[in-house]
Amino acid sequence: MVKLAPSILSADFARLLEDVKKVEKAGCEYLHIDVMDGHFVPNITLGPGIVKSLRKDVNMVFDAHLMIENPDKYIKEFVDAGCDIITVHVEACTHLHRTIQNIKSYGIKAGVVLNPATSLDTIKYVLDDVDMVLLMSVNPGFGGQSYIPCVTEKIKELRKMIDERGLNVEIEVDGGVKPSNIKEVVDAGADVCVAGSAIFGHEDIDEAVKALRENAK
Ligand SMILES: O=C(CO)[C@@H](O)[C@H](O)COP(=O)(O)O
Ligand SMILES: [Co+2]
Repeated sequence: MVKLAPSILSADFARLLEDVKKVEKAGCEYLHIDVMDGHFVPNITLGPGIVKSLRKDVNMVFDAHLMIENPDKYIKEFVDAGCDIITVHVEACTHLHRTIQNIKSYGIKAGVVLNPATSLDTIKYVLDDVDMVLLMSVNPGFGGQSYIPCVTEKIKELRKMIDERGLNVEIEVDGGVKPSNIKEVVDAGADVCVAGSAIFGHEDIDEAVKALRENAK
């Protein structure tokens, strides 16, 4: 069964814990935490302080998606805040292998993220070292954008690369995932689907999660 990772970018920040408790109660496995610095992407969101506060009351897997320049500078802070998985953009890392080792040195899971236009060739030599590959299906920076259709083929290619090497690497897909396209994403090979507006954009979060789960089958 596909894992769901609600993106808190689309939650009500004034009622953040309340919203997060709703997705936890609805059975969502990961909490997707979009960290933006206003440099790597044209938007600013949240830092480790908020993650640390949520950690006290939430038992989901904390999946931090760092959309920041120079991520090495902040990895320890996000680890100390309680993240279970940290993913970094290949486009933001000059020494990608070193950054992956840095994350793993804290005993948590490490992942790499690829923008829609970034080739899978860029992760050929680090695939054996990561726990997750996050494929962006929108250009990063904002929630509520439309899924870019050519990413489906990219998911299939990545699934093939992982299976051919016999690796235990999760594929996460992020951006524009809705009940109308989640089956296409899962059938292509995704293990984890991020959903921001498709979950937090709804009055009834239980119903929104149910719709994603039912349409994924
Ligand atoms: O990382 C990002 C955007 O940069 C995502 O995690 C979005 O926040 C997902 O939101 P939806 O596209 O599902 O509304
Ligand atoms: Co994200």
